[in-house]
Amino acid sequence: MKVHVTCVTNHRQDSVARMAQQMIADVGRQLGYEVCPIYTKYTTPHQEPDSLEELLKRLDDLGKKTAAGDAVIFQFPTWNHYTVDANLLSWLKSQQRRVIIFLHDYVPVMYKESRPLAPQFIAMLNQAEVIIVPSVAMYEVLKKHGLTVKKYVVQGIWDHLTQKTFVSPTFQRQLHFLGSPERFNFVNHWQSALPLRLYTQKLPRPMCANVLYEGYFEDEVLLAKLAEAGGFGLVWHSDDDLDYMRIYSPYKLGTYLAAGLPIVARRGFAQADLIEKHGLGLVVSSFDELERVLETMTEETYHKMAQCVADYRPFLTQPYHTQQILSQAVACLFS
Ligand SMILES: O=c1ccn([C@@H]2O[C@H](COP(=O)(O)OP(=O)(O)O)[C@@H](O)[C@H]2O)c(=O)[nH]1
Repeated sequence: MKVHVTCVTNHRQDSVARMAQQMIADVGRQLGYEVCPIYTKYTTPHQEPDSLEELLKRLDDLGKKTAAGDAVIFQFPTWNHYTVDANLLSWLKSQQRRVIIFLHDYVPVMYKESRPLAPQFIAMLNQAEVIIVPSVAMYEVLKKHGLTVKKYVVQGIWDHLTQKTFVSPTFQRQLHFLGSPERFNFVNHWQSALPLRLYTQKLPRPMCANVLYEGYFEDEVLLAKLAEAGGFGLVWHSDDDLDYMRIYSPYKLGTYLAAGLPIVARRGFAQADLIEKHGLGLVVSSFDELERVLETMTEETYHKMAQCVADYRPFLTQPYHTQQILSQAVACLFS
């Protein structure tokens, strides 16, 4: 039995799905897995599905790479039209591949307009023997939506692999935010007196006072910039997006920690316990509360947090955690 791991191709350079899938594929390769590229047009779930011809070509690729009895870790979603994923997964199942789904995002909770698609997404996930989920809370939501897969592995935090090391960050009463205001729209209503340094492709319109647009940087430059600037890495969701915040694992959490920055997260966030348990930053309910906490915070308190981040950092800048998740999921096939 061989193990394969799928990986999207053709995504834009700044696609976080591409970065995350590539990282998983690279770690899979280190474990001796074969990487199985999946061509994608980088559509949203609501755009037109592929033609039959395009779909058959993808099935042909999968068919040539994998054989009956092989395990296929399918990184999901591929961000093709969802019917492409549905067809690929049912084909894999019908051809006796042993399917493990690595769930990165659950579209029916991520996007309000996709809520009615829950039955279709659950039907796809039910093709798996094992599912890798970002959190136990996500597994519980999936079960409520009809998931019947019993074997699951919890990912928790995303690794952010890097060889770079940085000097300890300085205490600054400022926040860094990685992400698009279109997706995280609290940025468009920023009223806090705290400076929010924003890293994204498009200049936000309108630009609120205290939002400082930094631009978009490739990974190593970004990590160095964050480390040099000091302050905190922000994980935040708008009030209408809290359901997703409670269950998913944001890629940015690993990015901030890899840069050595302590975190500010909104209470209720899926990884809040981890932040509190390891002293990696602050978990607060509002920006007012944050302002009050920062007003009286001493350099010493900040440096203690930064030291906790430095102690935790090797766990996610090296591939052990991802190796463990992947190996555990494969082992589950035989448990
Ligand atoms: O200038 C930038 C801004 C963002 N990012 C990447 O984009 C991720 C955040 O992406 P997104 O907000 O889509 O995802 P989430 O963190 O919610 O999973 C970060 O972790 C970075 O890896 C980057 O490489 N350069």
